[in-house]
Amino acid sequence: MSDAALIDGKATAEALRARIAAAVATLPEPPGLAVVLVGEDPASQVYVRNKARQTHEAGMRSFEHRLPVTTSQGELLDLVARLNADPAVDGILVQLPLPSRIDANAVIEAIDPAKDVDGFHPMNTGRLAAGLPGLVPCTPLGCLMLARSVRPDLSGLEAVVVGRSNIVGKPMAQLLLAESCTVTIAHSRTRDLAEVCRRADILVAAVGRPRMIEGSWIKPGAVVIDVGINRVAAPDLGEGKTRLVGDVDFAGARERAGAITPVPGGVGPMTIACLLRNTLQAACRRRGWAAPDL
Ligand SMILES: Nc1nc(=O)c2c([nH]1)NC[C@@H]1CN(c3ccc(C(=O)N[C@@H](CCC(=O)O)C(=O)O)cc3)C=[N+]21
Repeated sequence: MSDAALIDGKATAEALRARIAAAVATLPEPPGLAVVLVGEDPASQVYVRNKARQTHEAGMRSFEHRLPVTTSQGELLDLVARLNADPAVDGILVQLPLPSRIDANAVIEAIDPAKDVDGFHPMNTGRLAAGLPGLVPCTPLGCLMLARSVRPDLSGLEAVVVGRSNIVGKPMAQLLLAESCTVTIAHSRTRDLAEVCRRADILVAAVGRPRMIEGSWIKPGAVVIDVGINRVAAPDLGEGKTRLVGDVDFAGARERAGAITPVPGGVGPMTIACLLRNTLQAACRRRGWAAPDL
C-alpha cells in the first residue's frame, strides 16, 4: 500500500484562525481570554506564549496571569473569582497540571461554566455527554475536525480511542459517539491492545507514551490521529539533543494508514485554534451576539 496522506494540522489550524479573525473583526468589542499559569514549567511557558500571540493575531484580548509556584489554592480560587466577575473576560484557562498541593478539580469547578473555554467543568462535560450545546474540550474538538477533513462522514465507522483522560480520551469518545461511530475506549490495562486497535477505522492515540502504537496495529486505510507530544532523546541529532514524537510509531503507521497526523504539526496547533474558537463562542453567548458559523 502507498504511504498515508498527511493530515496538515498546522495549515488547518491557520485556516481556522483566519476564519476566527474575520468573525472577530465584525464584533462590537474584542473577546478576552485569561490564561493562568502557576509555576515556571518551561514547556508550559512556551505554550502560554504561543497562545497569547495567536490570541492577539485573532484580534482578541489576552490577559496573562503568572503566579509563583508557592501560590496557595485559596489565592488561585480568589483569582478565578475575579476573572469570573470581570466583564472583559470571556474565557478562562488555568494551565494544567497544577502543583500537587492544589486540588485541580476544585479549581476547575470554580470557573464559571460560561467562561470554561477548556470545557473541563462538570457542567460542560455533562452537557457534552447529554448531547446538549456547551463548551467542548479543545484537543478532542481539534482531533474531530482533522478526522473529518479527510473523512467528512464518520457515521457507522469503528473508532478506537486509546487513553481515558478527562482532558482527551473521554470527551473524544463522546464526540465520536455523536458522529455515530461505534466507539471503544482502550487504555493501559486493555487486554490485547493491538487487536483492539486493528479494528479501528478511526484511531485516536492519547496515552502519552512515545511511539507505543505500532505500525502493525493499524488497519489498512485507517485514519490515525496522534495526540501525543512526547519529548525524547535524539542522539542521532547530536549529544543531548531531543525531538518531539507522538504516541504512534509514525514511520510504521504511515505504511498502512489511509491518513495520519504528524507530530509536531498535527493536533497541537489545532488545540490552540480551537481554544480561540471556544473563546469566540463564549463571548457571543455571554454578550448576546450572533454566533458566527465557522
Ligand atoms: N488547561 C489546559 N488546557 C490545555 O489545552 C493545555 C494545558 N492546560 N496544559 C498543557 C497542555 C499542552 N497543550 C498544548 C497545545 C498545543 C501544543 C502545540 O501547538 N504543539 C506544537 C509543537 C510545539 C513545540 O515545538 O514544542 C505541535 O504539536 O506542532 C502543545 C501543547 C495544551 N495544554
